[in-house]
Amino acid sequence: TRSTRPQRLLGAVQKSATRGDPCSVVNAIDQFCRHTEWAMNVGDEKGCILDSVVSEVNPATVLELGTYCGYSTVRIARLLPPHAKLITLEFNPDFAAIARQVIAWAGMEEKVHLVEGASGEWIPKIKEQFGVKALDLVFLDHWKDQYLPDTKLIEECGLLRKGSVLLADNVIFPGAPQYLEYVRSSQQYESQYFKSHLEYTKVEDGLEKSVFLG
Ligand SMILES: O=C(NCCCCCn1ccc2cnccc21)c1cc(-c2ccc(F)cc2)cc(O)c1O
Ligand SMILES: [Mg+2]
Repeated sequence: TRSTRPQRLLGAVQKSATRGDPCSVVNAIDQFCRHTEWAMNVGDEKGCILDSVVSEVNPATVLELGTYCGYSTVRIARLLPPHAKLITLEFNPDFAAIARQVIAWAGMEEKVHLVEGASGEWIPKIKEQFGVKALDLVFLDHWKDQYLPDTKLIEECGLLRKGSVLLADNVIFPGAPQYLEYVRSSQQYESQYFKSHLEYTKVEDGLEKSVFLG
């Protein structure tokens, strides 16, 4: 039977990237998605904005909602200090299986906990399961209509501290209008829009960075 897009993306990584070299994994995926087959990774242009936010926050604990094939997981993990922890949540077991292999190829397994399940079920478990006191950075890249309810759940679970940063992908395309309205109007957040483009295209998209004020 025909392979899936994530399987073909993994093949491109195994063919073109060097084991243990996360930058080569990121570059192999970008090359594949730009020249062979589009896929919904955050991509190189928005990825540079992601890199700058990760470097600025220098997080000890990161939560990523939406692993897909692990592109942004590797992108973030490669910038984390040795004992930092990235918890990434993926709903689709087929995507999770590919992401585990991409993360392993990049040599990032030590820094990454990939959890298979739904955000609504898992966010309340993070503190006890992972001994997490607070999340320094949350990267939202899952179902766009889940960004707002999950942000409220993260708040209710006491997972944010003064200075915690939420970074949301696709706030323009596919779009997360209710989420944008919330973080931009709330007194509890200082929000900033980073204009960019939908991965590997000329379509406008961007990332919204929101600092929790406590
Ligand atoms: O849909 C997107 N991502 C979400 C995929 C599903 C996430 C499911 N999921 C994962 C963890 C998790 C935990 N709990 C519940 C559900 C959960 C997405 C789409 C596009 C896109 C697509 C077509 C097009 F023509 C243009 C753009 C571009 C992006 O960058 C995207 O991110
Ligand atoms: Mg996205």
